Amino acid sequence: MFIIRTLMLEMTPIVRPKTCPMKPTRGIGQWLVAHSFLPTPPPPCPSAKASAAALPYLVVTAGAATSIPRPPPSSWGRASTPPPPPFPFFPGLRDILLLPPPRPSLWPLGLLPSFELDMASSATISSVGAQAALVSKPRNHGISGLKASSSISFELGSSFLGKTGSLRESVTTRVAPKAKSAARILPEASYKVAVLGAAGGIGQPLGLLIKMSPLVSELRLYDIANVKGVAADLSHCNTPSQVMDFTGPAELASCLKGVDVVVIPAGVPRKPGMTRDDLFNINAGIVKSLIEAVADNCPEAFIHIISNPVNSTVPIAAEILKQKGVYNPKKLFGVSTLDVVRANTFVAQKKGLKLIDVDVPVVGGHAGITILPLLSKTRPSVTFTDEETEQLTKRIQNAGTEVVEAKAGAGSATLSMAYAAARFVESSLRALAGDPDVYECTYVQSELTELPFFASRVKLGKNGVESIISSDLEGITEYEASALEALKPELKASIEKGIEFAHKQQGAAASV
Ligand SMILES: NC(=O)c1ccc[n+]([C@@H]2O[C@H](COP(=O)([O-])OP(=O)(O)OC[C@H]3O[C@@H](n4cnc5c(N)ncnc54)[C@H](O)[C@@H]3O)[C@@H](O)[C@H]2O)c1
Ligand SMILES: O=C(O)C[C@H](O)C(=O)O
Repeated sequence: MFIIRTLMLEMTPIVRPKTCPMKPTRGIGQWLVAHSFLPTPPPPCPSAKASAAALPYLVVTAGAATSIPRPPPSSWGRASTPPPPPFPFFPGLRDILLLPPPRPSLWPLGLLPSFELDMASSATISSVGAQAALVSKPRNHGISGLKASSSISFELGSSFLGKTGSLRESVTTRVAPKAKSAARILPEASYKVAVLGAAGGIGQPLGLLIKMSPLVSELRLYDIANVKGVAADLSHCNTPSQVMDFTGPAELASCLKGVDVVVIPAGVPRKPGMTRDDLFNINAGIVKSLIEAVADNCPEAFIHIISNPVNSTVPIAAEILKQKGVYNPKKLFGVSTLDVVRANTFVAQKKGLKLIDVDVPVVGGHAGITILPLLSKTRPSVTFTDEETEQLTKRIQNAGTEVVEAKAGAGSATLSMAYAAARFVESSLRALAGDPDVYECTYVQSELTELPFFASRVKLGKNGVESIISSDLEGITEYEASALEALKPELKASIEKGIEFAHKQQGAAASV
């Protein structure tokens, strides 16, 4: 195996005859890894000159139409073919172009860079090789967090999928040696991911989403109960990873040995009327015992902590790892991705923006007023009235409570949390795979403020946090600056509470 940093890929020649029902349109394109859904690449349209063997695995959707036709094996592209069922994750999209295989990190969770498909709107595509031009304009940040604008670009002149086209990838990609000459990227599923608390409300959908990643070779599911059924169920999905189940503390060490990423959603969720801090007494102990096992069995792994109160559970984990002599602050993360996901959604809704375009950094912590969306740093640049700022900030800060109340005693956010956690896992795996521009907001040990832990955008690399992005805190508005000052006492208290808990536990253990 070897790693290459830059690929120039020949576009696979695809020909779409007039009978193909799909017309390219002007709009946002999105990369989907079709092979997650399609065991074999779809065959060409009936009169296509491209051979089926040359057909790639990547589907690009363009335009805002009504459904993605799922290419059935024998009749894809025929006008007479009734529309097949839509892809599960992307109802609302129709036009499909086929391009060469993707970078492994591009998988269908919306964790994908976006780009403009800007093609001659009047072109009738009878042959993709001749009549249309497609220009991809990379955006500087997709839903996957900040992406360097140079990370994906391709520009084609007279042919958008003709032989003259090329796709330049500036991502590190694992390729099989034999694939090099064919310029075909074969995503390698080589990472082991463990989910602790895998039978829970977050754990189950998170397991499913991780099971869909083409980067994962082993998905290890651990819980104190009920995990066997979850694993049996997930194991039937025909995606690359092997699913393994582990029940109870006696099997925890085997679960953790050799894993690259450990995700921890174990613990109790809120009920209406509770704060996240009200979960401290139960969840602190759960996180402590799980982190002890992580320290003993996979101290090199990236550790993603979801269990609340994150503002305290991350400092607890740091102290336990220190006590075990294996603390690496670059690899311990409080998962605050859901705050970013929510901020992006609410801002897009409020300002009528396309969801995939919006990126709002959220800093501070993960509870109430410690969640500070920096709306002034929203990309694309957008202005807010004072009233909008106030309303959006409050909604983002209270979004967890909004879900807790709507669930009326049946728990807190699970599905959106699983989505957010899967995004963070995918970003971590991309970073581990050598993708040079992976950015996420996360709650980490930090020197950005006087607080020892602080959520902000960070650059992720093979060794974890490569750098903490300080520019988001520069030039913030007066409103944001005063909200930043206001959150510090609460965040400080939560951090100290976590540290004190870990020290007391250590003291208690020493005195036994
Ligand atoms: N960081 C965030 O943004 C965020 C978002 C949503 C929820 N959460 C938190 O995530 C946690 C889990 O939420 P949920 O809705 O999945 O709860 P849940 O009760 O549905 O699931 C929790 C799971 O953890 C398991 N568990 C309990 N003790 C364990 C232990 N010692 N080892 C392994 N597993 C254990 C339980 O058996 C259960 O399956 C809560 O603390 C919640 O507050 C955080
Ligand atoms: O609100 C909660 O208790 C769960 C989680 O922290 C969330 O933000 O949804």
